Amino acid sequence: MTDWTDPDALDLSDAETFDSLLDRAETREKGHFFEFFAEGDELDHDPGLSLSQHGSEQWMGQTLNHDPAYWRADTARERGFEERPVHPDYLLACVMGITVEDLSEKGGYFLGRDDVRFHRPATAGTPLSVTSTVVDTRTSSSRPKYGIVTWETEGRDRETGETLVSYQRTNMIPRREPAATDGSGGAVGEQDAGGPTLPDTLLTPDGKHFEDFQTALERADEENAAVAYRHERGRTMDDQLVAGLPLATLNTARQHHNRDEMDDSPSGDIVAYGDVTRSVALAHARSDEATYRERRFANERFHDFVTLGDTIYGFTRVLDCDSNAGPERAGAVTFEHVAFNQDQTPVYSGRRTALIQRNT
Ligand SMILES: CC(C)(COP(=O)(O)OP(=O)(O)OC[C@H]1O[C@@H](n2cnc3c(N)ncnc32)[C@H](O)[C@@H]1OP(=O)(O)O)[C@@H](O)C(=O)NCCC(=O)NCCSC(=O)C[C@H](O)C(=O)O
Repeated sequence: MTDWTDPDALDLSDAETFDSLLDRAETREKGHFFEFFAEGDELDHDPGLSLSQHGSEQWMGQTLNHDPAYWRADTARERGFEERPVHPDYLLACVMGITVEDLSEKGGYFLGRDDVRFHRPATAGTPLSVTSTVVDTRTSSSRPKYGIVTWETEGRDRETGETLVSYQRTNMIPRREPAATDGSGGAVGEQDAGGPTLPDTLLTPDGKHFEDFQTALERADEENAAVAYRHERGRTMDDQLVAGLPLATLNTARQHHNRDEMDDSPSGDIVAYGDVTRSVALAHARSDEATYRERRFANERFHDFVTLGDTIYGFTRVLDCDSNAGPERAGAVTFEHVAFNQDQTPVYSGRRTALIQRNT
């Protein structure tokens, strides 16, 4: 007879006894269901992440972001940074990674993000302090097991209190109790409304500089064409990208590292972190431009799942050039970037405004 008061007595060789033990044990939960969130709630996220050079380089190397200003101190200085900064995609992923335990660890999916603003460059060694406010919660009319929550998040330098990056993000979050719906599927979200049909003629800029984008847009205007092109590189999603990079930013979302739990989810498998998919597609685009600074992102949407073995490619449309924004040596270009997989299925899209270096 097992003496259950003896701390050494757990009999793991008997599967039935252990099964029954697990059946009776309560699970100490992590993360929150949809019902936890109420509009106006403020959350302070506690994980103790500091930005690191190693983390930034690992992120950049794996996602093919090779802009030398984030790798070399002399190029960083030439480009007007006081010190070599960490890469903005890494900064954004770290700020969001810290929020996951409180906001989205329970599962569900990252649907989109708006109004991403980079307030100032951040350097390695900066400890982060991150807070979020719930700005909206609603029931999903098409998926009764989920609700849809939007948070506003701000990432700051913990020592100086200065804001580094801010954004609004929206996730599908599992409900503790499924909602009662009429099962009609509900209205299709705004992001699904069909976009413009592009003209037959698509132009590619001749080079990587601001003037190249500006000239291409002027030509497109005269010829009833659009400036839109593909990027050649692709990147296949491996373990390092799918599970390694999110975990390195303390992103505990089960979607990226718990195959067992994800087996019974809409994706049926672990999926790539949205910020990794996005960063790979942006790296493809940046490799075809002379980026000076990242400014902001809007209307970011994750359209479909990216799983292990999928390959991410990039497509870019140039929307606008503003010669007067930014310093003398750069102009602002607004792009629409699309990440798509090997079957040409779009998985991410977003509008990005970046300063692009001039030719002279
Ligand atoms: C998740 C999907 C399978 C859902 O697809 P589908 O069922 O076809 O529905 P919709 O895409 O129309 O969306 C469902 C409801 O959500 C609303 N929605 C969608 N996007 C937004 C948005 N940006 N803002 C607000 N609301 C949005 C729609 O209006 C629908 O509402 P309702 O009609 O009332 O139900 C599919 O979208 C999909 O596969 N997306 C990809 C998801 C993904 O892979 N994301 C990245 C990986 S997960 C991740 O990164 C987690 C991260 O670590 C984290 O913690 O957040």
